[in-house]
Amino acid sequence: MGYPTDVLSHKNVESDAGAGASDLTVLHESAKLIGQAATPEIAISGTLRLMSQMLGLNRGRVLLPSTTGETLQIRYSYGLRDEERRLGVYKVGEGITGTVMKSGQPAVVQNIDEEPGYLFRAVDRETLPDGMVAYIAVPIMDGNSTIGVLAAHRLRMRPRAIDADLMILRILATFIAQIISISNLIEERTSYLQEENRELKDALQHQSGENNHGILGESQAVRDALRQISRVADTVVTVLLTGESGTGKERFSQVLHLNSSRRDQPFVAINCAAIPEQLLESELFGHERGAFTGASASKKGKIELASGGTLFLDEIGDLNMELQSKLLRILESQVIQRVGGVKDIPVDVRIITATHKNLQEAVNKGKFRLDLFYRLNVFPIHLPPLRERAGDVRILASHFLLSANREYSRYTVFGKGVMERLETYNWPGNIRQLENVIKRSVLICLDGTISIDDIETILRQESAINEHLEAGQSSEMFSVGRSVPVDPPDEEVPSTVPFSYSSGASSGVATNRPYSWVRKDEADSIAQALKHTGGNKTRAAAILGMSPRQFRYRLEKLGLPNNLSREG
Ligand SMILES: Nc1ncnc2c1ncn2[C@@H]1O[C@H](COP(=O)(O)OP(=O)(O)OP(=O)(O)O)[C@@H](O)[C@H]1O
Repeated sequence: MGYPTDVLSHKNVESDAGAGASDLTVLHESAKLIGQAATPEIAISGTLRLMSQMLGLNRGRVLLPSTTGETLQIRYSYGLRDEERRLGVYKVGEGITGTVMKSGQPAVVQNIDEEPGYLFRAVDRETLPDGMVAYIAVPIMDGNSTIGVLAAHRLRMRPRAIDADLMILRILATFIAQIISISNLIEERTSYLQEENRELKDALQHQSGENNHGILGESQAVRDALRQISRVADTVVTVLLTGESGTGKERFSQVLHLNSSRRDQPFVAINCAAIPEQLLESELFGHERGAFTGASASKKGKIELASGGTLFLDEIGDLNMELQSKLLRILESQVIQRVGGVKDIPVDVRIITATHKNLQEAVNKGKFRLDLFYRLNVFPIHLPPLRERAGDVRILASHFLLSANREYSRYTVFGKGVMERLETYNWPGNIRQLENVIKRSVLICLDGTISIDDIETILRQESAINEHLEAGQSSEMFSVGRSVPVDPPDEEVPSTVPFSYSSGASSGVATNRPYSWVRKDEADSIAQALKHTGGNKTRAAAILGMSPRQFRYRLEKLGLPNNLSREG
C-alpha cells in the first residue's frame, strides 16, 4: 500500500490492566447484543457505541458493499451525522477503506494528516480533534471472503497501545460478521419465500379461473377435461369419469356439479367399493323400519338425500348385478324404493359415475350390464394419469407444499433437485399420492428444506406399498386401485366411508386414502415415526400417510407395544 500501515508488530505504548478490563467488558457486552438484539441495526450500532464509550474508538462505522458490489457504503455508524454517512462511499480499492475491502488486510494509519491515501471523504478534518488522529480499518470476513469493513478514529497519543485497539477491532469484526451473515441468511430466505408465495398466488389466481373451482394444472388433459365439463354441466347428460385412482375424478365431478344449475342443492358422494355389499343397497336407497334386524327406524338413502342435486357414484364397476338393475331403473324412471318398502319414491338427481376399471372389459366378461354401460357412458371424460400431464406436477407440488406449510405452520421449501425428482417419478397413485408425499416430507423435514434424501426415503416406502397393491389388483383396472381390502373396515378412515356435503362446501371433502397392506417390515418405520414425534400417534400416522386408526391397527397387528414411542 502507498501509505504507512502499522499492524500488530507496533508496540509504542504499554497496555495496562485497566485497558484489559474494558476490552473484556466491550466483548462481553457486544456478545450479549449479538444474542439478544432484535435487529442487526441494534446489535451493530450498540457495538460501535461501546467502542466509542469504553475504548475511545470514535466515529465507528461498518461499511458494506452496494448491491452491484462496486462501491462500499456506510451502513451502520456511531457518532457520524447523516450527511457524513451519506458521503462515506468508496470504490472497492479506493482509499484506506476501499483497500482493506479489496485486500482483506487490516490497515492502521498512525496520522491521517500525513497519509496521502486517507481521503477525508466522510468526515472533514475540521470536525476532528486538533491533535494527531489515527484511523484503524479491519476487514469483516465470512470464511475467506471479505464482506465489509469495520473502521474507527482514535486520538494518536493515548496511554493504550494501538495494537490492542487493532486486536479488539478484529475480534469485534468477527462478531459483526456473524450478525451480518445471519441477517443475510434470514433476508435471503424471507425473500425466497416471499417470491415463492407471490408465484404461487399468481399461479392460483391464474388457475382458479371462474369455473375451475380450484382445479390446478395447465396440461392439455386438464384443459380438455374442464372444457368438456363446462360443455355438459348444465345439461341432463350422464357423465362417466374414467381414470386411475387419484387422478381427480371426484374433484372433477364436484366441478361439474358446481357449474350446473343444481349448484345450490346437495352434492352427495358415495364410494361403491368401500361399503360392504350387504350394506350398500340400504346406503343408496334407504330402508323402511323393520326392513332388517337393527332397522329400528326408517332412513333415507344417499339417493334421496341428493334429491334436487347431484349423486356421485365412485367405483361404479364394483356394483353387483342386482344394484346395477336398480340403478338402471333410477336412470330410466327417476323412482326408487327403499329397502323393505313397496312405495315408489320419485327422485330428481343427476347421476355422475366414475370408475378406475375398464368397464368395457367388465361388460365383455359379463360382470357389467351392457344396457347400464350405455346409459352411463353417454359422455365419458377420461382423466389421464399424472405421469402423462407434463408440467402439472410442478404446479400441484408447489400448491401442496403451500397448503401443508399452512396446515402444519411450517416454512418449508424444496431443496435443490427435489422438484426435478418429483417430475421424473411416475406417480402410480397420481395426485393423491403426490399430495401425501409432500405432506409427509414437510412433516419429516427438520431444517426447513426438503432434501432429495427426504423425498427418496418416502418414495421408497411408497414403492414398497405399490408393489403389494399391484400384486393384489385385478387386470380389469386401469392401474393401481384402492379396492384391495387389507385394512380393517373402519369408520374413522374417510376413504372407506360414504360422505355427503352440500354444494359449495368443497372444503368439507374428506381425503381419500388408498388401502394398504400391513407389512412386517413396517415395524421399523412405525417405531421411527413414533420416535420422531415423541410418541404422538396422530402425527406419526400423518408422517407415514396413514389415518390414526390404520396406525393403531398396525401397532396391534404387528404386536408392537403401545408405549413403544417413548423408548430410546
Ligand atoms: N387438478 C387438481 N388440482 C388440485 N387438486 C387435485 C386435482 N385433481 C385432484 N386433486 C386432489 O387430489 C386428490 C385425489 O383426487 P380425487 O379423490 O378426486 O381422485 P379420484 O380419481 O376420485 O380417486 P379415486 O378413484 O381413488 O377415488 C384429492 O385430494 C383432490 O382434491
